[in-house]
Amino acid sequence: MNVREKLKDKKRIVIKIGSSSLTHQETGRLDLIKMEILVRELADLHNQGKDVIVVSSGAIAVGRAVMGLHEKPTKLAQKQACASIGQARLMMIYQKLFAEYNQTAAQVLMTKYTMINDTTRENARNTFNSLLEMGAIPVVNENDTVSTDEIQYVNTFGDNDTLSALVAALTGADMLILLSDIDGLFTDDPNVNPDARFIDVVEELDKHFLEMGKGSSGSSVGTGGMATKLAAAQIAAAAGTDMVIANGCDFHVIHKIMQGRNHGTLFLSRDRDETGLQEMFENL
Ligand SMILES: Nc1ncnc2c1ncn2[C@@H]1O[C@H](COP(=O)(O)OP(=O)(O)O)[C@@H](O)[C@H]1O
Ligand SMILES: N[C@@H](CCC(=O)OP(=O)(O)O)C(=O)O
Repeated sequence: MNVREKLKDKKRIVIKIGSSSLTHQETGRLDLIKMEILVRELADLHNQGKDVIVVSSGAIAVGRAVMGLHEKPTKLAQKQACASIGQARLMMIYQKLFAEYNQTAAQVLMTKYTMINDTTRENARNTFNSLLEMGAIPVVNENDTVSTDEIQYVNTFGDNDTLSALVAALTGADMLILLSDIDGLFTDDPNVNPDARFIDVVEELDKHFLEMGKGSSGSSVGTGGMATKLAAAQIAAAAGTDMVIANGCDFHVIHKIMQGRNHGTLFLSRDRDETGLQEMFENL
C-alpha cells in the first residue's frame, strides 16, 4: 500500500479551511455553494465513522463583508469587531447546513493561552473528546474578539494554520488537511515565480523545504501564507499527524484525498513525540 492509500485508514481528521477558500473573491461574502459542498463532504466523512474537526477561518472576512468594509481592517478594534460579527454568521450557516445532514456543529473558540496553560489545555482536550464521543463536529476558530498581543494572557496564534496543527496535536488526530488557494507546496510561490515546481510528497521537512515558504500570503483575505503552513507541518510531524496541503477551490478534493488519490502535497509524520509536544505547548 503506498503512502497515499494509507490515508484511507485515518480515524481522526482535522480539516482547516482558509478564508480565501470560503469567500467570493470579488465581494468577500461567503460562497454558499462551496459551503454546502464542504459540509456534505465533512458530514460524509463523519458517516464513515471518522472523527471530524473543522478549523474554519473566515470570521474577519465575513464580518467585513457584512459591514460593507471594502478594505482589510488594520485597526485592532475594527478587526475584532468584524470577527465578532463574522463568527456568529459563520457558525449560524455551519449549524444550518450540518443540520440538513442530521449532524450537530459545535463551536470551539481558542486563544493561545488555552494551549499554553496545562489546565486549560487539558480542559480543551477533554472538551474535544466529549464532543467527538457525542458525535458532534467541532468547528474551531481563534477567539479573535479577545485574542490579541495587546492583552496579557490571551495572545493570538496569529493564524489558523498553526491553530489547526495544535488542535491536531492536542486531540491526537492522525490526519490534518490544510485547504488553501493553491495546489500545495511549490519550490517557490507560483503566483510570483512561474518556474516554481509542485512538490508531491515531503518525507522529511528540513530546512530545504522550510525555505520555500518565504513568500507572503497570496490573497486579500488570507493571513497565513505558506510559511505558517510549513510551521503547521512541523507541529503535525512531531504529533504523528500526516498532513496534506491542497487546493480548496473544489471541496470535493476532501474525499479524494481520503480515498488515497493524488491531490495536494503530502507531509509524512514521525512517531508522536509526547515530550517534545509538551515542551512546544509550554513555549508557544
Ligand atoms: N512555496 C510556496 N508554495 C505555494 N504557495 C506559496 C509558496 N510561497 C508563498 N505562497 C503563497 O501562499 C498562498 C497561500 O496562503 P494564504 O494566502 O494565507 O491562503 P490561506 O490562508 O487561505 O491558505 C498562496 O496563494 C501563494 O501565493
Ligand atoms: N481567525 C481568523 C483567520 C486567521 C487566518 O488564519 O486566516 P486564513 O489565512 O484565511 O486561514 C478569521 O477567522 O478571520
